[in-house]
Amino acid sequence: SPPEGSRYPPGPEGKPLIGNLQDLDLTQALLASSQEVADQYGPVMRLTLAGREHYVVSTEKVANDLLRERGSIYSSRAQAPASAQLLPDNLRPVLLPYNEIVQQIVAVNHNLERIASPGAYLVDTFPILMKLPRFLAPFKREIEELHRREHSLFRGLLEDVRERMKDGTAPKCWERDFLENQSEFNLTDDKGAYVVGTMFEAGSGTTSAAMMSFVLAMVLHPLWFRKVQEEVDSVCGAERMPYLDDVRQLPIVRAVIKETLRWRPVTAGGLPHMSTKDDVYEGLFIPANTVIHPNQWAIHREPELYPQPESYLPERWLDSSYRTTFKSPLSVYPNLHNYSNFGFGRRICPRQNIAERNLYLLAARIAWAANISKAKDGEGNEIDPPLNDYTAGFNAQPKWFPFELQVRSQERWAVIEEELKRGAESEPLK
Ligand code: HEM
Repeated sequence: SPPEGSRYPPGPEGKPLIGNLQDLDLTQALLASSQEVADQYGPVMRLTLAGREHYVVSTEKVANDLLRERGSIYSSRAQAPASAQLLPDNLRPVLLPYNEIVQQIVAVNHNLERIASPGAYLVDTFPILMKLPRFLAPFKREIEELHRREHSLFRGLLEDVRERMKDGTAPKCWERDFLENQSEFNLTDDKGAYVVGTMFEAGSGTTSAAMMSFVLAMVLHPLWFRKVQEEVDSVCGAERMPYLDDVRQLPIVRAVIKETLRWRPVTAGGLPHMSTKDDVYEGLFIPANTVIHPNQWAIHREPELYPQPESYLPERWLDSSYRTTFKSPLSVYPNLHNYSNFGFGRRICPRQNIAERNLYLLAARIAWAANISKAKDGEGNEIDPPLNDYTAGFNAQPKWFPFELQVRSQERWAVIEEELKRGAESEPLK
């Protein structure tokens, strides 16, 4: 119980045994309810789920104060049996507690990935179910089969590069880097295969979710898409595609991406950290082993930081009248550094630079190559895509919606084909 002078944060009353299981929309990862949660309970809300403390943090300040400033005790991960133990057989780095192994892994490449949706398996809420024998626990058989598949995928990739290293055809890549320095990293083949293999899980789902939200934003805000096109055209012309070197000169592209991530954060319910020691923060008691959910949906809607939070306003990053968000010079800002979108403290996304560059380049190239607009129905009426019909799970992305995508000219099409050919022939990391 709380030490003298401290108290538990407020939260909804739970039920015996299951606690607040019914209050937390597990599959939606708080997406739908997060703002109401913040309004009703303030910056820290307490839930208990089957005996475990879960605190939902809804302001950037509290998230940074705890997860970054007190990172020494808020950098672990809850060990959900289904997703952390059964599926990866304790090999998946993103789910490991903060300890030596994680530090070794961070040394290899800082890669990792997203985990399965919270609550997808009852055993994650009631770990006691792990004690059931296999024949009574269909979830064990199901997840073990998934583990076999992902293990053989990741090991297959590693072995493929190992073989190609023998005849000197392995390209420069993370697998090769791992194999060349394996003894230094002190990781087994399996661990190395997971470190590298999970990298593309972490990078692909998140990036594609962000890009789908970008397309949605551009369909809904055609004026901004036109501004992006004008900016890209003024820098690159019609003869060549945008490259990374152009990004400095593309503040509108950067602002549109940053606002997309603010408006529709990819990890809307946040990737939870777990505390490892009792703590008191501003009079609130936070026992060891509390799971802290940074509620990014709410964090990105704090009206003091983001006036008119529901509106899609890239100008808040470009116009000096937006005092809480604008920064100059525009050759550097806006950018995605120190942005809560990528998490907090020691577990912050270690590859945010890759993510950032990918997103700018993808947005600039889509705008350079194509026109995006609302789709039309059989009678020629424009179809409005839903504003907020998003998938469940950690990576929030819009569900399928119709839109038009048309190449801007034959000249640009020819450049795309040329780039495609060059890309297929060249080494990706050169
Ligand atoms: C739009 C793109 C991306 C977003 C929004 C994103 C977001 C995040 C977030 C919120 C976390 C959790 C941070 C925390 O616990 O505080 C995270 C962790 C991680 N991300 Fe990213 N990420 C993106 C792209 C990538 C890419 C491209 C890679 C790799 C190539 C990557 C690799 C990782 C890894 C390895 C972790 C786990 C770090 C750890 O647990 O210590 N991410 N990311």
